[in-house]
Amino acid sequence: MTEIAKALTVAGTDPSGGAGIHADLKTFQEIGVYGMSVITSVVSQNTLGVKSFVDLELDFVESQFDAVYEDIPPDAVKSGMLSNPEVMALTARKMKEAGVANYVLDPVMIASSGHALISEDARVAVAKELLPLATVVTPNLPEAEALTNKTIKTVEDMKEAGRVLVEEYGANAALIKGGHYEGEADDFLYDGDTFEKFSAERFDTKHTHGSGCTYAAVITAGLANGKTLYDAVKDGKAYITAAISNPLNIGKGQGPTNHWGHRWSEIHSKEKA
Ligand SMILES: Nc1ncnc2c1ncn2[C@@H]1O[C@H](COP(=O)(O)OP(=O)(O)OP(=O)(O)O)[C@@H](O)[C@H]1O
Ligand SMILES: Cc1ncc(COP(=O)(O)O)c(N)n1
Repeated sequence: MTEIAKALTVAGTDPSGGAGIHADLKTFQEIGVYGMSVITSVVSQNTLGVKSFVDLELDFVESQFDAVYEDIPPDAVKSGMLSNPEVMALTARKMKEAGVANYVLDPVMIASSGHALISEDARVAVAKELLPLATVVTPNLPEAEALTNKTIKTVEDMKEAGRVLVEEYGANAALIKGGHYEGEADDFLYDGDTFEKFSAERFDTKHTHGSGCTYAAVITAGLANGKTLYDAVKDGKAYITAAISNPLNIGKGQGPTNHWGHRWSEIHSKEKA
């Protein structure tokens, strides 16, 4: 019988299907990993922005964790939108109880539309509770600035943020994403030892809603499949670049990335046949 790797996402929802839980499950499926979810917040949002969100009660979030773990323990876990310090502390406790070995921490703070998805005091909780548990933390530039309290203007600043997240806050590794930078779309992975650069051409598109979620989901799926962190990030970068460079052009605002992007030409050649 085929053994299939299993991955869990702990995050908020996106009814328009581009970010959060929806992006993660689509991505797990594309990579061939069995996807599961613990929903922390139900968010009313679309490609135009976030309207509002409701945080689920902590007991209920915990019950979802328990439902997953008593039945199908995942090989890797990703967390995205954890909107308050209490749900962060709960997630940290559940990770420790389960002895999670592969944990991708996407420190979601502000949606690309500009809406805050976590409270101010939650930033401190990310640093204190979650970073020491992370196999890798994947901040974009504003998140890296918020976590480290340092302004990031240069590549050297990006690297310094990676150093702080690993050496001062205790993450095993940090991937500082350059989507909000200028020039090429370059990301830097620091593992406490060396920096690796993952580079791609920057495409002129507004359709990047959920790109951070999708990228981190590929990394999670890779770790679930037993890949090294370097290889999981390399696959993630290739997948997100294909998802951004083959836009679906849907939605009235900042559209979703294309989760089939990595096999878009295959899909179209089948359509033509
Ligand atoms: N226009 C673009 N062209 C190519 N790659 C891009 C572009 N924008 C972002 N990326 C890449 O997409 C990935 C996600 O990066 P980004 O820094 O935008 O994360 P994020 O802000 O968390 O994403 P989001 O908030 O949109 O979900 C990174 O690998 C980044 O380099
Ligand atoms: C539930 C949830 N999680 C994460 C994001 C960030 O994605 P983006 O910055 O592309 O809006 C989001 N909008 N919604």
